[in-house]
Amino acid sequence: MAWVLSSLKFEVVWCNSSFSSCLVQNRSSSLPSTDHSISLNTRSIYYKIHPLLPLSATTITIFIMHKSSSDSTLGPGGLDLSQAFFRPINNAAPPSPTKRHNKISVIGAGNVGMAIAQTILTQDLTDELVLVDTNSDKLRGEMLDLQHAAAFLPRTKIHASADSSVTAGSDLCIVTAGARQISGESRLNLLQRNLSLFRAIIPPLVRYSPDTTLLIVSNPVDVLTYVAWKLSGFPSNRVIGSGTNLDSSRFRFLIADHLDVNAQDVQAYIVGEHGDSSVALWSSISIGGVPVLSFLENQQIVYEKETLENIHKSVIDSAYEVIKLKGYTSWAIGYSVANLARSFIRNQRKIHPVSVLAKGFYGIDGEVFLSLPAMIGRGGILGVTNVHLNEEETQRLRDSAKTILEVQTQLGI
Ligand SMILES: NC(=O)C1=CN([C@@H]2O[C@H](COP(=O)(O)OP(=O)(O)OC[C@H]3O[C@@H](n4cnc5c(N)ncnc54)[C@H](O)[C@@H]3O)[C@@H](O)[C@H]2O)C=CC1
Ligand SMILES: CC(=O)C(=O)O
Repeated sequence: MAWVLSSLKFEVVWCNSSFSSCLVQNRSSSLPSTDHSISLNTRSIYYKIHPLLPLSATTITIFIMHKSSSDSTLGPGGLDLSQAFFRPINNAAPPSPTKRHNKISVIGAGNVGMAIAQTILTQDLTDELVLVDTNSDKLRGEMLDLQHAAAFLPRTKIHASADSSVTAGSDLCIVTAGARQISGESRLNLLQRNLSLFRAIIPPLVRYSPDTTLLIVSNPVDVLTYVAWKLSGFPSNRVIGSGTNLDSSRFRFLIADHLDVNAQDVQAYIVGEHGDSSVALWSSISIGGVPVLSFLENQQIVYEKETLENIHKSVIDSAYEVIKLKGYTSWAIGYSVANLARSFIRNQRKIHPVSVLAKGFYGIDGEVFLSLPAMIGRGGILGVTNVHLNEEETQRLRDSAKTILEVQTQLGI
């Protein structure tokens, strides 16, 4: 498989105000058949310009090292088969500059990163999917394995590299890299190991994609979301932790199972820490629009508080149980994070319990990230829902904030 250095001349036709996305017109007579950044279907292409390129010039030259992931794309003597196979349409107009080209990067191609990547692919959420990991062999293996499913998936350009420059121009960077719990270990225990990784991971992501939104998954997710916020210097709406989106799905599953209804008809939130101090919001649970606790009380149906506590305890124990049985959790977090990515990329304005900067909400006054039901769209966190918490829930939420803050103060960030 040969590496080829090509120089391509492009004329800049249009750029957005931050120069993170530009429409450029190809001026070369032939294009290489594959590369890592350029779509080759037409002679006018979108190219996410590297922030360091000389953008003042109206003509730019891009040097690219390109190689084919399969040997068959280059014809004899470097003939561009894709150009030969299709006859170009006369006077074709370039694509509309208002059309968006989405790029999502997943940092960490372990169990969690790959579950997220494959769910994103099957749900057709992005034009480009980038994987980054320090384990180059595993990374290339994972990339090829996904690329080989191309005939069964929506078309997505998949790249992988140990070098984070491959993430340049990402709309969303999902960070899953890091140590995971062994059986019985708490998430907070992972902090020191994952903190040093974050110091290496976050600054290059920010440098290569200054307009990106960071979605943190690595544990302990609330503290590491705070760390990512501090290291990135981003506004807090562009730093999100996957938080209790997963716990809330586990909660909804258990309630739905208990009552034999569809989990999608159960509206129920777990808030606070993604971990042992999480808080179940029983007072606002509804099923098919019926508020559960007030319905039971109005009908004078007796329920035991212990039953509710046991369901919440099962939510907290879920990860420990799965880790004890299979060593790690992956599928549910994969769907959970892909669901968040969909709300972001497709500007769904959907409400998810995710880790946000909680200062000022429910009497929390420290700089702490924890989960609250929040609206997610293209601008990241668009707002926090004004859910009513009863006194006990409010107190538990403040206690959860205190638990996270105590860990955070040891960081010295
Ligand atoms: N927030 C949540 O709800 C959940 C969070 N997690 C967390 O996700 C993290 C990953 O878990 P798994 O995927 O099971 O672990 P894993 O061990 O399978 O994968 C971690 C990957 O990170 C890579 N990595 C290490 N340093 C890196 C660096 N500097 N740059 C890029 N990649 C690097 C490793 O090579 C490895 O492939 C853990 O912290 C785990 O606790 C897991 C499940 C749910
Ligand atoms: C590992 C983890 O955080 C979870 O599955 O909830």
